[in-house]
Amino acid sequence: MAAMVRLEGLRHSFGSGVNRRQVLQDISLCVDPGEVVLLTGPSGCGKTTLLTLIGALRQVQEGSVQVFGEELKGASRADRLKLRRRIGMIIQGHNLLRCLTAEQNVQMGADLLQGLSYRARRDRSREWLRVVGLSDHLGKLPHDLSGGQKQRVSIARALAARPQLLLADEPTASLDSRTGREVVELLKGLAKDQGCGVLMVTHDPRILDVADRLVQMEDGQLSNGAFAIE
Ligand SMILES: Nc1ncnc2c1ncn2[C@@H]1O[C@H](COP(=O)(O)OP(=O)(O)OP(=O)(O)O)[C@@H](O)[C@H]1O
Repeated sequence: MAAMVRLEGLRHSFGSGVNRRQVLQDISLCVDPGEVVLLTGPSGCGKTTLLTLIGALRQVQEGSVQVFGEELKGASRADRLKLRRRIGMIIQGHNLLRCLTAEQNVQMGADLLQGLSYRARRDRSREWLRVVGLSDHLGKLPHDLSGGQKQRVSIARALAARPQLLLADEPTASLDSRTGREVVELLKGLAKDQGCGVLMVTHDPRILDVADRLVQMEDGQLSNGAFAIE
């Protein structure tokens, strides 16, 4: 089975000259189709940087990042854009468009699907908003939603695009424990039913049991403590 994500000898730094700081050092990691991998580690150790590199949001500086078998190092902007259409990202700060309603934000995800009518894409958006418990908030702007509700809109938007790979940065951060549990069960279902690979950064000890594999990061390195959940 080909890995969805394959990282080898990945390094990344920010800044230049005396201000240059290496934040990822020699990272190697695979995520298989249908696998849920949880990435934990102290604040500032490089988890978000790693997710954004896999999500083709940053240029790879050193080492290899393969997603769906395609090498991202040296990939053109157009190729990275094409790849991003197959990747769902739930990022911190929600990244919702402020002038669009919850429904319209989710529809942006559904719009990435080819061959669906407007009505089918709208129904799909509404269905995902229902799944995340926001049926009563379709017409609200992000400004009128709580942090947890915005998080759920962002999750619905990522899932509406039927991603083959899902990268989630602290998806349960602003959710109560019940909603947080529902959301991770949803992501796990996506992995198991659709063979989607899921890589999730989390500090939330309540959700560690959904992982097929836990990976720990410290100071830009994956520790040998990466282990499989029985
Ligand atoms: N654009 C940037 N320019 C300079 N330094 C950056 C940039 N982005 C991140 N960093 C630094 O890189 C290091 C790793 O940051 P990153 O956000 O990847 O960590 P993290 O493990 O996700 O942290 P947290 O759990 O707090 O979100 C931090 O020291 C951060 O300050």
